[in-house]
Amino acid sequence: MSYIHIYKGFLFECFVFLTMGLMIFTLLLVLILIPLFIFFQHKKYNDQLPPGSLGPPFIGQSLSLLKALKTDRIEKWFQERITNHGPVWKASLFGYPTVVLHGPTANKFIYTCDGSLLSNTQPPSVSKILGSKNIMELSGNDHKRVRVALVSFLKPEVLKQYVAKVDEEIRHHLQTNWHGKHEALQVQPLIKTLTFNIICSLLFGIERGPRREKFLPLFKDMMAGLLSIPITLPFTRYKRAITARMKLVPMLLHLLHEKRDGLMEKTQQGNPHKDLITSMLSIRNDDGSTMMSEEEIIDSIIAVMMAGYDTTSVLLTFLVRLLANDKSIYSNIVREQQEIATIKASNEALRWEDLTKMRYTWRVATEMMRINTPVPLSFRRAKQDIEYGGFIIPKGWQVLLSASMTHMDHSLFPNPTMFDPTRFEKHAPSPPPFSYVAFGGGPRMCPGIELARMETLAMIHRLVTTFTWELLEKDESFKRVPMPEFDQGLLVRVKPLKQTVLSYEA
Ligand code: HEM
Repeated sequence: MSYIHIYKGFLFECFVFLTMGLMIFTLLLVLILIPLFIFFQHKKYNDQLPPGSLGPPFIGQSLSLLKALKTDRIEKWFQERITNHGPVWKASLFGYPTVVLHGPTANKFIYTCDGSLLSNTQPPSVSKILGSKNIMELSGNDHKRVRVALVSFLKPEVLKQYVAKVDEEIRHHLQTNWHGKHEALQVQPLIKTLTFNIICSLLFGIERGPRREKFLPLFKDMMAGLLSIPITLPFTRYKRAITARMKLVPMLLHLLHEKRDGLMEKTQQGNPHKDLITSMLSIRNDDGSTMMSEEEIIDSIIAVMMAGYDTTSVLLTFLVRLLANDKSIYSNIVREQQEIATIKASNEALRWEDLTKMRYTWRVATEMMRINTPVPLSFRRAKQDIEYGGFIIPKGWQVLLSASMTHMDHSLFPNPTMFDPTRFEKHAPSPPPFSYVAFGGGPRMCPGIELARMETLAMIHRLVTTFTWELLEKDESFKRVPMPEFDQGLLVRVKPLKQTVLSYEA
């Protein structure tokens, strides 16, 4: 062994020693500083902080909340703390001291609060994947501007013209992936692919073919990264998500430039509502300049894909399970859908007017989202000290509401664990505003409701008029990670009712 090698070995050991020393020093500093910080905060706010404990430094109650999410016991987790502390309490979650609020009044406060009091800032790890200019990250006038552009495409008057297109995607999907399959089907991954395809076709104008195939694995990697521990080491899920974003952005930019060129060529006769990207490119300021920058468009369409992909597929997967388990709801839905099917030709596409007749089916979906809320938690950040309910929420703290906890409050929804779609009948007594918050509320309320409704109703229509199905595992369980994932993807066996219904004009 040469002196050079010994010298290198010595340098390496010094490096390891110094690095470890630095890590231990940082850990000690954190362990000392955090309790000191908490002590001074309590002193500063003269014990006006809400009751509850921040728990061990850094970790706080994050692990126990994650465990409750995983085992689908989130309402119990919140209920225990509400019983101990009341509707306003503090905890430490995901690295931040947090004030948790419960009830419709609190929901209204959080959802409608002025952006100068509460911001929607996401953790830096999330905005690195979604992009810093995505709609969920923006506030004030920037948020309003991007939201106007988004809603101008997602409003019913525009979506109406796309019902047949969504229906065609669904029929193609069922024909290719469900029809004539004798083996067990995994419903959840199939429906995820379907919702991805619908969003690609409708919002990005990317039709079936190799281009769409290239997008899917990149989006999947990004989605998985959003829900992972943000460590940027090779082979971590988070690193894969960042790499996927780096590959996806140039592809989306290319798509955006194609659409911009297409728009310039056909300025006069082009349809500005052809797809979301074209719609965003078409919105102009008074001086003729585009209202949104390229970066805002790219980041927003990535965020829209993420927001619309898992949520609708979770709802549809739970509906497939419900219809296999509850014969009475199943036959009511079949009756409603058959009435619509019988007055249409066998290969005729669904229209907006057909969807408006599916009232019972939508009440079932609404009740499903009350019991299995796709977005169970909403976080905000205090931009200044806020007084709420006799307590102080200090600047910089997180504020959390749980929609699923509100949905399980028996004072708002009597007998809350019972699945009862009649709660949403026209003449049923309605709970106070901000009690049903599956789609949020206020200026950040989900702009995708109409699209989610359209996808859900059209898919249920095609499913119950084409197949019957049975669950292969009656009690297949699921984990929330944080979106619900069935252990085996919800295994079913399907039988076609008749052959002709899925045919469509290609
Ligand atoms: C069953 C389906 C869906 C559910 C339950 C759902 C639920 C929600 C909720 C609760 C929020 C508000 C979160 C908060 O305030 O913290 C939200 C926001 C959002 N959703 Fe949905 N969503 C669904 C489908 C969709 C679809 C299909 C799209 C896309 C077209 C979409 C796009 C968005 C966007 C862009 C936001 C952010 C809005 C903003 O910050 O202004 N969602 N969604």
